[in-house]
Amino acid sequence: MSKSSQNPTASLLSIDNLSVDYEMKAISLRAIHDISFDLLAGQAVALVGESGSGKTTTAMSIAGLLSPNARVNGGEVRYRGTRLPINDDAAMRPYRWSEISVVFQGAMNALNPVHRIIKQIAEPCMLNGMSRDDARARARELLELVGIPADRGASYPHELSGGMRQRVMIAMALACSPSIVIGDEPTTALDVINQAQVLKLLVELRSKFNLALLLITHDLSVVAETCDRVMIMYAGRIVEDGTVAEIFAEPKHPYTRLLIESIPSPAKDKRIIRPIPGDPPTLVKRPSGCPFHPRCPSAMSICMIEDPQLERCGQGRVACHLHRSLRQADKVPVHA
Ligand SMILES: Nc1ncnc2c1ncn2[C@@H]1O[C@H](COP(=O)(O)OP(=O)(O)OP(=O)(O)O)[C@@H](O)[C@H]1O
Repeated sequence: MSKSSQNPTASLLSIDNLSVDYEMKAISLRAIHDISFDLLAGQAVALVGESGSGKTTTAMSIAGLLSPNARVNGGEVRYRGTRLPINDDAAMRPYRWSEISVVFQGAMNALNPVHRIIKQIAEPCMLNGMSRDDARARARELLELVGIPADRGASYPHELSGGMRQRVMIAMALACSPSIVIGDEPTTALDVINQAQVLKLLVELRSKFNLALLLITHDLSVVAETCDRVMIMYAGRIVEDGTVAEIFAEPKHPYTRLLIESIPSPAKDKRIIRPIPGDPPTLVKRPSGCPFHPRCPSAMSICMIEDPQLERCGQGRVACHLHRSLRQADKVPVHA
């Protein structure tokens, strides 16, 4: 769906019909297809879906951090109306850290084990023109901001707990005062208590600095406390998009409904927690028609033939034949 129907003037980031392929030896595999959405200033949007649905590819496209074998095969990303050179690492540098930054999952892999954390937090500031002393002062300030005493800056990553390391990643992401922070599963590697604390920190920092947050997660349960809007991805496409309230109260796509039903909670009767049957498709073997149809409890014959378009619906969008036919049935007069 073209985003011309949305309000581009209010948008900080516009992703328009973005498609990305991964080049393999003999073939090219489409990882995301025709992705379109806007991120508004200060808004928190979640990208949710099972492993392999294309969340990270979408996010890394925006940050210009795609793997060397990735190819943008259509569409564009605009930041404050300017088309981002997402295929050109050097040309993306003025935007990365100072406008758009990323909190990666698994801080232990993302941090350099042989450098003290103060140096690592100061580095993006220096890359953006700060003197060494100013950058170190800023790094100390950022450590305090994320709840780590500034004198722990002398520590090496392995001397910090997992939760503290993830806070260091957040401090790095905020170093150059970006407008957009992308969190790629920022709490996945943490235990439940640290997960909750790091999410709370992200929520606080978001409102303090009016950050736009793009939160990637496979876990819908973290979304309710953190985000305004949710986009559900399946097999490289957005299949449903709506406000958090709308999606939880009245999911329209059967996949969204099943994702919600599969969230465990202490209050929930275990008998109604149902894992989604089957597996998501691989890039090599994508089913015909709607890629969710082999797992969909409501699949109809058209679902096996035709891939449904993402269409506007209420305040959101949905790509589902069932939903479309229900809406059409609604339009038929009872006594026709
Ligand atoms: N560099 C690459 N080369 C080839 N295929 C890739 C590459 N990176 C990702 N893929 C494939 O692209 C698809 C989308 O991957 P992506 O990481 O974007 O999904 P995801 O939803 O973020 O999954 P996860 O939650 O597991 O990180 C997957 O099938 C993945 O195997």
